[in-house]
Amino acid sequence: MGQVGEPRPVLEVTDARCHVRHGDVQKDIFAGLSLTLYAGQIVDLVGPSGSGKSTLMECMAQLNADADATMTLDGRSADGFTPEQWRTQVAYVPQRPVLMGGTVAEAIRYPFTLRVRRDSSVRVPDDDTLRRALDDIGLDDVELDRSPQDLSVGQQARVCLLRTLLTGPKVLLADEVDAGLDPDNAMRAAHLLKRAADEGMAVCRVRHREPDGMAMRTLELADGVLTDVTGRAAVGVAKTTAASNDTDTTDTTDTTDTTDTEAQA
Ligand SMILES: Nc1ncnc2c1ncn2[C@@H]1O[C@H](COP(=O)(O)OP(=O)(O)OP(=O)(O)O)[C@@H](O)[C@H]1O
Repeated sequence: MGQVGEPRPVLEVTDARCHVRHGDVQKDIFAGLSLTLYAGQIVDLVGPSGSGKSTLMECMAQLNADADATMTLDGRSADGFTPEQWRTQVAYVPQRPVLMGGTVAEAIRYPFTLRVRRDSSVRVPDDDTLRRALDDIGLDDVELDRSPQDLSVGQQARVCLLRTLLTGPKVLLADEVDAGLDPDNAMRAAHLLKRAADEGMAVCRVRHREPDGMAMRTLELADGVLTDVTGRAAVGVAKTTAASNDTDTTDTTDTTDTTDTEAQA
């Protein structure tokens, strides 16, 4: 599905905030952040280590007890979902994922066994589907009956990404899923996400690698401020930080392939 006409907002986040306590001291990781993720778009979230990128993703997936935000999904308030229901649609793939089950096939099918998915219209993938999906992502040497614990970290990361994609969420939050991969396999993972976006998923990636041309927008989180830096390096001039701290832009110009936002973060 290409981008025809106005992009459709899927996840709208306003006033995202996270406060943590270190002993007696309360610290704001971030506060008052706003962003919108659109159907069919990949957005990259970049920024210095420790700036709060993973925490912001956890906040969007309602996974962090110290974080909160006002959110809507396809126009419906998050208040109308249980956290479990929310996470079937706003899925987070963490940096260090865990694969449950005795075999790779069981690990990928595990989410389908959860009570919250019992009424889901998404079908449990059969062996042929799993085989094709694994081959697609460069895991043709990984047998379905292999123990997931025997896989390398990079292989586990790709299996986790696949597992989540097969559940068909509306929003996928991928936290450095290509961090442990060589360039070829990082590109395979990127293509997998691009295909999901082309089919209408809203994808947000935390990345520390060079831009790979897949993202339509790049947001930078630094010093508690979220800034749209799409195309910044491409034009050779750093944009000034948005005073409103609101990155809800609908700029669909695909310039990220030449943008090295990481170098400027
Ligand atoms: N539960 C917590 N208690 C205290 N501090 C926390 C907690 N969770 C996160 N932090 C702090 O919040 C900050 C942001 O962490 P986060 O992992 O979100 O950063 P990041 O931008 O994703 O970093 P990286 O790029 O290295 O993965 C860090 O300083 C971290 O130590």
